[in-house]
Amino acid sequence: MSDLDDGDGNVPDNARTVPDEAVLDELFATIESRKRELPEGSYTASLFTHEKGENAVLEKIGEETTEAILAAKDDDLDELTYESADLVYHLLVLLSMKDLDVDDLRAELRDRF
Ligand SMILES: N=c1c2ncn([C@@H]3O[C@H](COP(=O)(O)OP(=O)(O)OP(=O)(O)O)[C@@H](O)[C@H]3O)c2ncn1[C@@H]1O[C@H](COP(=O)(O)O)[C@@H](O)[C@H]1O
Repeated sequence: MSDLDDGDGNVPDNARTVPDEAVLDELFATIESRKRELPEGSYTASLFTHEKGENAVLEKIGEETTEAILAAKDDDLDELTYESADLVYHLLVLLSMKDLDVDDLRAELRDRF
């Protein structure tokens, strides 16, 4: 659980209080909270309840990957950063859908040091 999680899975909306090194953990905690609570109007919740099932997020990952590649080919660094953020967010949603988490990702990356 993140330091800012109140124990009930509630994460503060004001992410400016989150230190840079905790951003991925906070984002993942928000995704997990949306998965549990399924609040109305939440884009994340809509991915968990989509009629296409996991294909909805898989398609998004494909789209965002293509957009990141095109931005890289254009040397558009702002766009590359923006599309990379979209990609990472959707990847984290996919991990959550599969009951994996950001610690699994961290452990896999650490094993490669
Ligand atoms: N990091 C993200 C994030 N990154 C991308 N997205 C959404 O992912 C979608 C990306 O789709 P596209 O790029 O295809 O853009 P689009 O607006 O759908 O347009 P089209 O391409 O369909 O025409 C957009 O709807 C973005 O809003 C995100 N939605 C949510 N988050 C995080 O999740 C938190 C909770 O969000 P909700 O679940 O909406 O409450 C937010 O506070 C953010 O921290």
